Amino acid sequence: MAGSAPAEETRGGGGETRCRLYLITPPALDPAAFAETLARALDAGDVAALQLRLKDVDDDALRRAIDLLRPVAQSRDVAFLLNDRADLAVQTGCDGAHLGQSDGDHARARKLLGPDRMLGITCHGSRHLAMEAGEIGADYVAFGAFFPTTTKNAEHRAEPDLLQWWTEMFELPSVAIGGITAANCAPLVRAGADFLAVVGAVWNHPEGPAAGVRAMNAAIAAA
Ligand SMILES: Cc1ncc(COP(=O)(O)OP(=O)(O)O)c(N)n1
Ligand SMILES: Cc1ncsc1CCOP(=O)(O)O
Ligand SMILES: [Mg+2]
Repeated sequence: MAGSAPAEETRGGGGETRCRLYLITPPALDPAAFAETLARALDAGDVAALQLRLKDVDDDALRRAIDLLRPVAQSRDVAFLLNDRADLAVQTGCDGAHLGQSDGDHARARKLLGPDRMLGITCHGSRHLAMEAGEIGADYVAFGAFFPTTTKNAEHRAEPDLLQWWTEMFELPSVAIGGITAANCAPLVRAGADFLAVVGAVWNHPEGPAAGVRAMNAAIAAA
């Protein structure tokens, strides 16, 4: 997702889709300490994007986290997206924003972000929401949760055949999210997911985040 053309970047020479890892930060972090952890994780293998996802923090704390973490990602050609806040993403030089269905007016966010910043939209398990997201100019649609997760109280579920349908119907990249691990991701890769978004599989990996990135990339390659 580094750069501005995720669709082209994920297409291999033979028209095959190359699935890539999309990391989301842990729900709570100390930005200065986490910058080191993040650098080691991003240096461990291919990561297309990092989403900063911090809930219940004020704008000053968010800005501080962005200032410390954005350069770590961007200096490695990893797109840096902000959860929930298109306005702050623009003000702070993020590469884009990820918005859910309750995170404001998507068309307005699209305008605010302009053509050079990415907009990702949560579509749960819904074809209809995904087509709406495509119509307002989203850069990717996110489907999930595919598996049980303890990271978020995920009220919606999605099945791999949704990814397959989407991939066959549309060029717009899809992101799969929710409880994804190296052990369970193969059906999502085979169904055509362009990106796998993960939290726990990397940050809670028993051998540490770098091992988590390596394990996810190995599983994607083997799928
Ligand atoms: C890549 C990606 N997909 C889905 C989500 C979930 O977004 P949302 O529904 O707005 O829920 P919160 O993340 O805000 O709790 C996501 N963040 N990233
Ligand atoms: C943010 C979000 N949206 C749907 S599931 C989820 C959490 C993903 O985290 P994990 O990869 O640990 O299940
Ligand atoms: Mg949200």
